Amino acid sequence: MVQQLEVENLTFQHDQRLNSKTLSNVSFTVQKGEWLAIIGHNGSGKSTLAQLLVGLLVPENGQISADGLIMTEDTKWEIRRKIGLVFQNPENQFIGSTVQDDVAFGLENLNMSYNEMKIRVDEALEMVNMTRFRFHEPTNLSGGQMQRVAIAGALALKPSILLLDEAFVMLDPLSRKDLLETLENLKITEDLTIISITHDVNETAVSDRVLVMESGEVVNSGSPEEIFLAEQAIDPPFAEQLRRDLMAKGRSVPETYMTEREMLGWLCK
Ligand SMILES: Nc1ncnc2c1ncn2[C@@H]1O[C@H](COP(=O)(O)OP(=O)(O)OP(=O)(O)O)[C@@H](O)[C@H]1O
Repeated sequence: MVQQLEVENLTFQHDQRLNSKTLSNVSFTVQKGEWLAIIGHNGSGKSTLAQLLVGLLVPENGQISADGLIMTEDTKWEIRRKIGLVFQNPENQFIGSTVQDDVAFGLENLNMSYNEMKIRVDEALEMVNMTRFRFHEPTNLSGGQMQRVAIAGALALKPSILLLDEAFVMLDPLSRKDLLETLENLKITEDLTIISITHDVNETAVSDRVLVMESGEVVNSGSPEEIFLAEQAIDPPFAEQLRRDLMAKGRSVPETYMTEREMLGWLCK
């Protein structure tokens, strides 16, 4: 397996007057093509971690490397190009007057030919199913469509990693579900590595591995199944909750954790 991101003993403090660190000795790795979900209560340090990963903040201690490149003042721009960051408010990220201008924006500083740029924009719009909106004004789109365009803008830069910081929080449940399916497909077809910072159980459930943060530390990590079983404070996804409810009612249900697909298959049988 190829190690795409390596975070070692990351320590950071926003406010030097405070005794406790915002992040203490955070370490983890992400493999190529893996989907890592980072969860934790408000204020546990998830967004601070995201800002460190793209070099917007500088750690007090510790090291970040992406594709084997260690983050320093000199390499941070190169690393930032490897990590496509999408935030929660897509409308704050729009610059272009049409969807395609917006997706092309990040490419304009890369000294790329018009043809290459056009190919990248076409591919990125196709990946998020937004080709038919290419001449629309981004601000007239729905929340889900805006977030798709923001993701296309990040994908056009061909990042090694897509980093989503609460990127679905403003979306309605249907748009969330649609976009999650799109990302699940892209992970497979493009071997895309995804890191998603989230409070959403469904987003957590589709990941390969979950990191749980508390007061600036990583306190647990494991498969979604392990984490939903171990962390009682976290509500499990719908299918697993249904399995537990049926079991509590004395129904004969499978004894192991079930994903939505597994539950559907079992119910159909
Ligand atoms: N710019 C800042 N200056 C000072 N303190 C900050 C700053 N940004 C965040 N903090 C503090 O650092 C801690 C971690 O915040 P952070 O936003 O990283 O947590 P989070 O897990 O992303 O929370 P949420 O889920 O609410 O987004 C919090 O106590 C927060 O108040």
